[in-house]
Parts: sequence; C-alpha cells; structure tokens
Amino acid sequence: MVDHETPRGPVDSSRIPRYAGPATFARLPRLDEVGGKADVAVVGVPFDSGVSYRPGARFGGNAIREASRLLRPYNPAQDASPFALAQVADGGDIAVNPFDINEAVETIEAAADQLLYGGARLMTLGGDHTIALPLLRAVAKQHGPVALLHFDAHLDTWDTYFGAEYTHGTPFRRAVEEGILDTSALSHVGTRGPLYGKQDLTDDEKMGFGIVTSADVMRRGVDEVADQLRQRVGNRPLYVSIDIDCLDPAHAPGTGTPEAGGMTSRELLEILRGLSGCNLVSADVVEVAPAYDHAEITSVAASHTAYELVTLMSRQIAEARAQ
Ligand SMILES: N=C(N)NCCCC(=O)O
Ligand SMILES: [Zn+2]
Ligand SMILES: [Zn+2]
Repeated sequence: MVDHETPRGPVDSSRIPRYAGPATFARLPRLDEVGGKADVAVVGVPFDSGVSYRPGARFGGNAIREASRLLRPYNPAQDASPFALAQVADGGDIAVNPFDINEAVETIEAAADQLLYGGARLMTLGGDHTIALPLLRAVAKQHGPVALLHFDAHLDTWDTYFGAEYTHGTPFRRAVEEGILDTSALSHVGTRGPLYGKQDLTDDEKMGFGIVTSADVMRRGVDEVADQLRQRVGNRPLYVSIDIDCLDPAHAPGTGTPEAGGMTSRELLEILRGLSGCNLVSADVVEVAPAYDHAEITSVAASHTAYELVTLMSRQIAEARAQ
C-alpha cells in the first residue's frame, strides 16, 4: 500500500454534480494529485491501429471515463468500498503512435513497466485487443508467467493478418510463444461465432486454452462457471482481459467485431464477482468503440466491468495488508 493513511477518493457527488468537470475514472483523483503513486492505476490506452474490421476503440477509454461518472463509492455486490480500501487513481492516457504498431506496442510496454513498478496494479481502459500483449509482457516481468482469463467472443489466438504479427486477433498466440502466460491456467470465456476453420480450435487447445462458450454460461450458470475458473486459476498471479464484445451486441453494440449470441452484462459482472479471492494483478477492458454505441450502453457496461475488477484488486490489497 502506498503511504496514504487514508486513500484519496472520488469527488463528492453530493457537493459537486457528477456531470461537472473533466472526467477521470469514477471521478477519482489523477495520479499526479496523489504524488504519482497508487495501489491501482487506471489508465487509458487510445490505440486501435490493430483492428481487422471497424475502428474506433482509440476513443474507448474516454467514453468509459465519461460513463463512469455515475459509479458510486460502495459496491454492495462485493460488500466493499474499493476507493477506501486502496489508493486508486487515474493515470491519464498512454500516448502511442497510431501509425506504427511496433512502436506503439513498445511504448505501451514501457509505460506499463513504469506504472507497475513497486507492485502497483493496472486497470487499463480502451484500445483494441492488440494492447493486451505489451501489457502482459510488463505484468510477466513483475510476476513471471501469469494465469489468464480472457473474456471475448473471439479466440484472439490467430497467427497473422495480412502478414502482421501484432493485431487485435493475435495477442494471445504471441503471448504463449513468448512464454509470458502460465499455460496450465488459461481460459477463454464467452467464446462464440463463426471461425476460419476447425483448426482454429485445435491450435487454441494446443496452446493450453480452455473454452467456456457463451452457451456454456447460459446452460451452466454463472456460479458454476466462476467456480470452475477460480479452480483453474488457483492462487497464481492472474490477468483478466475483457474484450467488451464478449457481451451480446444488445449489451455492447459499440464495438468493432460484434457477434450475436453473447453474454448479458449481468452474467459478466456476476462471473467477475465470483473471482473473489483470486490474485488479480492487472486487467484490461478493450474494444469499446463509442462511434457504434447508443445511449452509452457499451461504455456503461465497460465502466461497471472495470469497477468490479478494481474492487477485486482493492479487496486483495486490503487483505494482503491485513495479514
Ligand atoms: N475483437 C477482437 N479482439 N478480435 C476479433 C478478430 C476478428 C476476426 O479475426 O475476424
Ligand atoms: Zn473480440
Ligand atoms: Zn478480442
């Protein structure tokens, strides 16, 4: 825990209307307002040069921040006040080159290295799924190979697109090749939709991934799924990557590669709450493309998703401190 006796929390919405002023995540202080140090740094990654279909996820981080103005400080579903248990702060955006994917990947990794230094946890907002690779590289430098729960309609373990290795459909194959994932504890959740061929599934299985499809979630229910995921992960350091297209387009229309038949936002939030006790070291929420959104449906879902993840991290931090 950073040495703030009492963490500095969000702006008080009973004194300053929640729609006033610039948006930080959940109206939390900026990182520079808490001395540049936080237990959990929430950071935007405005990058979408790795997409294979609709662009726009570069605007996701700020859309999530805007939608997060309505979050409140107590989370009843986890019986916790995440911003009082640990210092959570908004670290702004990682400025990345939109014209050079290789350089962008390096910049994200270097920025994440700095933010994670000293044991902090990262909650990134926005960007396309390409960014998970440099984030995982940085996390693995701190913790060794990590367990991964990957919520997504897609596998994102494909090899290349148009010869490009770093894209939003390939981060997890690269991560397995680089040895930065603990291949005994990998799972996709929410998988569905047409593939290029059956081989996609055999390749994915060889890499070590288990699959919980969106239909599995519907048939087996959230509690059983969360139990299974918790068991698979155990006490390994865990990274959770959430592609908002894991949700049905009815729950997340604002995304680049939508697929019918997805989870509800209620199911996603409940599965995340069921991961309580896992050692969640960092997480991302990616693929929010506000241009395709309506009435902030997608960014509201994404803001609540990040809120559950931050709550899991804050509770972990508080528990570790108490021991
Ligand atoms: N949305 C993400 N991350 N990946 C989608 C890849 C879709 C495709 O190969 O058509
Ligand atoms: Zn996806
Ligand atoms: Zn994805």
